[in-house]
Amino acid sequence: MSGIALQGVSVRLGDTDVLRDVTLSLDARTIAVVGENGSGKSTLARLLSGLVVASDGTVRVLGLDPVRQAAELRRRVAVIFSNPDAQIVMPTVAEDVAFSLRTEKSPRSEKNERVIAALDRFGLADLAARSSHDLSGGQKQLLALCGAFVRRPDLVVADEPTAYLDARNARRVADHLLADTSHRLVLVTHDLELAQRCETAVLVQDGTVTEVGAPEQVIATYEAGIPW
Ligand SMILES: Nc1ncnc2c1ncn2[C@@H]1O[C@H](COP(=O)(O)OP(=O)(O)OP(=O)(O)O)[C@@H](O)[C@H]1O
Repeated sequence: MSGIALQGVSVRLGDTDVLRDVTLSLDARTIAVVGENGSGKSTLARLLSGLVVASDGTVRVLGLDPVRQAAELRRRVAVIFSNPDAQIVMPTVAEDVAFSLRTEKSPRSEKNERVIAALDRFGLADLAARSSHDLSGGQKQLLALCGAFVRRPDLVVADEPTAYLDARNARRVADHLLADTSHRLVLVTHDLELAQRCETAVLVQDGTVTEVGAPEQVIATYEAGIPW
């Protein structure tokens, strides 16, 4: 399965080139994206998820063209954002996870089994009947992960998924994302310790990718450029 290939990609939003001339070929299973505020990391994550479209260049994610094969991309790529409230759509925890399977054609009994297994895996089984909006922030983010993983994605794009979480929940979310070898991961993060746990890192500076490589090397370059 091929990973991510960008050739001369720019993304123009309004009258700004938010990403400029990005060329990347990534085949690692876990990829951290680091860089300063406003450098373009979230835009890169949204590009890979098909949520923004390149104004120039060629994009392939898992070998797919995000524009011409948008439905297939949506089926195979799950997206997780930092704000768990924005990701909850259904009134109860179990219904919210089941909602992620609404477009799948498998039998209802199989879907129910998958929902139960996913709730169990993320420690949410006891909360299945609870109002999803009454969960704590950490529980909500685990619910968002549960909804993403129940679909068995080939790629998870996570944009600062631990930003609002306390240390324990941040660790739980990170462990789930990194430990599951059934999918690839693109992880946008300001947590450089977490970035170190990925196989490869990408440095985004001022709208373009300036370095790709081993996380310790990329982070060293990033930190050397910060005027502390
Ligand atoms: N819809 C938009 N229209 C115009 N400019 C935008 C739009 N969305 C983002 N930008 C600009 O693009 C730049 C990159 O934004 P982006 O959110 O990708 O950065 P980031 O690296 O994820 O930042 P942070 O670390 O603060 O989340 C910023 O200057 C932002 O203001």
